[in-house]
Amino acid sequence: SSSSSTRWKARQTNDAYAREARVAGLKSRAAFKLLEIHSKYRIFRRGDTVVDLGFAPGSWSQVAVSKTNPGGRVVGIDVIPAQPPPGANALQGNFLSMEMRDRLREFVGDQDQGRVGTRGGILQRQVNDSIKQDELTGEAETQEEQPAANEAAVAGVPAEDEILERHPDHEELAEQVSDEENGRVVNVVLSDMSEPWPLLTSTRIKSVNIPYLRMMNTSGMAFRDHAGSMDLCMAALEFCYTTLATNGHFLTKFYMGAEDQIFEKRLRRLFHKVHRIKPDSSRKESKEAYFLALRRKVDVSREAVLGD
Ligand SMILES: C[S@@+](CC[C@H](N)C(=O)[O-])C[C@H]1O[C@@H](n2cnc3c(N)ncnc32)[C@H](O)[C@@H]1O
Repeated sequence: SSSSSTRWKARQTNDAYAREARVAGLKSRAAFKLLEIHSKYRIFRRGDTVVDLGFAPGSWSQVAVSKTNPGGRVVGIDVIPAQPPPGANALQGNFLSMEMRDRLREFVGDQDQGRVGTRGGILQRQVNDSIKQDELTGEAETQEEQPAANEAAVAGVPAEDEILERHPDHEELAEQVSDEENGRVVNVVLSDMSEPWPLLTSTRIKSVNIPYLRMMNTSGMAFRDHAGSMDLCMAALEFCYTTLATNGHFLTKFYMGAEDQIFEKRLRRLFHKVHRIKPDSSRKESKEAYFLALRRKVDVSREAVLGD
């Protein structure tokens, strides 16, 4: 049928993205979604602090490192154990737990923690007492030995040479002070989190798993994906409310469904501009899309953004 041939073509396009990702030295084709979005909206600047929620296997972090260095820092979190790419740091845990979010807030709250390739090329990294060394799987140590690795974090991804150094004016300096005093130290929050599919790891009972997996790919599971994704989005928005600096940005994946407009309204209260994005590199047939929320406002109450 024509729809199956459309699907076939879409898959071919996606395969081309996968090939291109391998050629560019990126960990997965997911990177192209982010590169596409960045080339249009310029979400990263040098020196930015970026938090990458659900970072594994790490291609978004790779892009973030390449776009924010020198002087930037990238901190990822994932529920599965995964090594962050060079120049990035990682915590392992479930972001839905408030305790984990607090740990992450604490980590980014210390401006020197996890930062590599500062302007003088000096590494500054201190591990806070409350976060044990073994929970940080960051590659900062390797960076210290090989400072040149910063520039080459993502082979094939052009450096951000065209972006000029910024000189903040008085108003911006005042904003910066107020942001830092209030723990708003993150410039960009990324979330590519999606609900893990629980039975994927068990291959024991094939007769149960195969129909189950088939069902996962039908619209019958769309509600489950959507509801789970709204929970993840809300947790990410709560994190944005407490940690994003004035004019910071938030990019989040979501699965389309009944509640996404309510979530979009919350975003509109906290950010000046909100876009709904379906990147070319995302599978056409999926219900997956992204919200890009630009320029965080500060004079908004927590209740207005996160309340019922
Ligand atoms: C689509 S992948 C992310 C791909 C990544 N952006 C990249 O470019 O490599 C989604 C990730 O979100 C993680 N994840 C899902 N729910 C999570 C949660 N509650 N807390 C932390 N990580 C979560 C999954 O373990 C998975 O690794």
